[in-house]
Amino acid sequence: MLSVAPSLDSTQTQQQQQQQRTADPTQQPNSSPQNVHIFKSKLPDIPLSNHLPLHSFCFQRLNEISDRPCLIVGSAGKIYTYGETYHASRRLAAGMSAIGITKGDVIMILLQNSAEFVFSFIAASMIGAVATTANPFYTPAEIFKQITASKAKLVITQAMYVDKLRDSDSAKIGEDFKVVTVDDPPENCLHFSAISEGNENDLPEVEIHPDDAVALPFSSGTTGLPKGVVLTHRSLTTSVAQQVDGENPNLYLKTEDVLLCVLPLFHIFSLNSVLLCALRAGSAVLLMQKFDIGTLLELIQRYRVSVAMVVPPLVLALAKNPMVVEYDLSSIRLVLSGAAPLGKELEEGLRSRVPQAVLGQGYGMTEAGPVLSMCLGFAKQPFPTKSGSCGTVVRNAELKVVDPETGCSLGYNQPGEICIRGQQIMKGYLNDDTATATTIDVDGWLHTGDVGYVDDDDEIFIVDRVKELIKFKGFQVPPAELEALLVSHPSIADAAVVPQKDVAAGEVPVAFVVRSNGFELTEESVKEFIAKQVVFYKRLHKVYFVHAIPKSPSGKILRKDLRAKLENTTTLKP
Ligand SMILES: CC(C)(COP(=O)(O)OP(=O)(O)OC[C@H]1O[C@@H](n2cnc3c(N)ncnc32)[C@H](O)[C@@H]1OP(=O)(O)O)[C@@H](O)C(=O)NCCC(=O)NCCSC(=O)/C=C/c1ccc(O)cc1
Repeated sequence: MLSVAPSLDSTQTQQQQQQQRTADPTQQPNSSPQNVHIFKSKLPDIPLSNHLPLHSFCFQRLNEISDRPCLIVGSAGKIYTYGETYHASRRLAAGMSAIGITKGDVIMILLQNSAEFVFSFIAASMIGAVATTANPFYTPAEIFKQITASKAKLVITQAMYVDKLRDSDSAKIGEDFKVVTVDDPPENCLHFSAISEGNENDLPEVEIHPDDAVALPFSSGTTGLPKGVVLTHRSLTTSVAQQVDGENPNLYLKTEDVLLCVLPLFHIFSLNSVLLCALRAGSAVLLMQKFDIGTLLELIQRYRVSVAMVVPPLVLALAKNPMVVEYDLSSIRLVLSGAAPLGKELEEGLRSRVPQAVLGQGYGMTEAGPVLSMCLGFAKQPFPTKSGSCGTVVRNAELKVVDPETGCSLGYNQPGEICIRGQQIMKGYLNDDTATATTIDVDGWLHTGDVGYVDDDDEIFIVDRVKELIKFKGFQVPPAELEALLVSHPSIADAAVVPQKDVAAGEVPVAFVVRSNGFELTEESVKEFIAKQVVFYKRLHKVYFVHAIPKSPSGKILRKDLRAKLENTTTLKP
């Protein structure tokens, strides 16, 4: 394998990496360019302002919109204008710099949706630092894996999560990283005000290259354990421009729009398609810390939310919950569902609740920057679209569909693995050459592990998955992580984890377990063993005891066989 994975101090350009990949004669493309069927957007390519650092790109129209609402903190009723958001971020950037954060350093944002989350992310960009975002519900072990891999020097969090940051030999508060809390700081931690009141005049001048990293979300990709996904200023400015820029933007957002931000900003869907797109377009963002249907409906009505980015479990709540009819949802003009497939029945259910709104899907993957395709019904001059499609490939990008066995490029209506190429995709996995080279091929195509086809109207339909990943309510559950924990149990000889379909969550993880000779082991004890070590959405929902895990001659778990067993679960006894 070639060494193409970036480290954070790398200043390599994508072009240089590309040259490195193609320099290896063993890494030849599968099909010659003339045989490749490339799908493009129906919208023309546009000039991209992707030479700008992310924060400059997002606040490019600041002078025009300085007094417009930017962040609405739902729980507190507090509103920050664009001017206030920009200057709060600059003061914070100066404060971060004053405590020693410099260009290329990583800060971890371990927060739920809040104004402080937004200020921290933008401030990091302003000083050329990199934000790695994490779910505050992670267990200490999960958080430390990310702190250690990213070498985070600062963690911004809430006091209630600080205990999770105390017990590790790999990194220690005060020695390896500092902790700032947005509320009363426990021992050894600083209060947010210690860095949020910096002097803007002291903000260091940093030269930011478009190929410098700015965000470092973690994702398991198509296989294996979670890895740092290096997203650069160029990746994110390109991705946002592909969505909201141009005379006929694919996702038309107006300054009067209010975007619902209930999906967690620590995942790239909300961070990119809600926050960054809204900032670029000058729209307002309604921040909600936690999903609760009553509060959600009340806030939509109060702030006249016009654009809602959702995942299928939220569509389920909006379509089915009886409380919905008691609220005025007439302000909603657009609903974008993503992160997991949206069934037709659910879509119809939602349509009856918000008949005035355009409903459609987007398709994203953290590594792809993240948006691959988006419903063209959201465009300023919309196109007709079909239910069940996850949109058309975004502009300024190329999409192809390949036969997973042969790698040959396929034409219209032929299902195969979806691949994407463009300046928006990740630079690579942090310090992981092998994983990078198996995900981004020698021609710069990112292989998604999703199987789908493009129909005659250029709409994309996802039909299956060749990757291992399980998606619980749109959250990633990497089977390899649970399998590693299972086999660490003294009474377990072997194990495999696969998805099982579930009405509410889409999919839930279930395990096939081989007991070690002679050991007693119950389903409950296995579930409990895992539950203690992982965040809530990675918990096992079922354990099936078997004599052996089906494997290929090379030792790969035959997941398809296990998934097939689950299709008739009545024959399986836990
Ligand atoms: C809002 C959801 C849909 C439902 O939340 P929930 O009802 O609270 O259910 P959970 O299962 O998440 O929470 C479980 C428990 O945690 C609790 N909880 C929960 N948040 C709290 C709290 N802030 N405080 C305290 N307790 C709490 C919650 O109450 C609950 O407790 P309990 O009732 O006792 O089980 C939540 O699952 C959710 O945010 N899912 C989406 C995850 C997500 O953003 N994934 C994106 C990955 S990236 C990607 O795929 C990109 C795609 C993409 C596609 C298109 C694009 O354009 C761009 C990108």
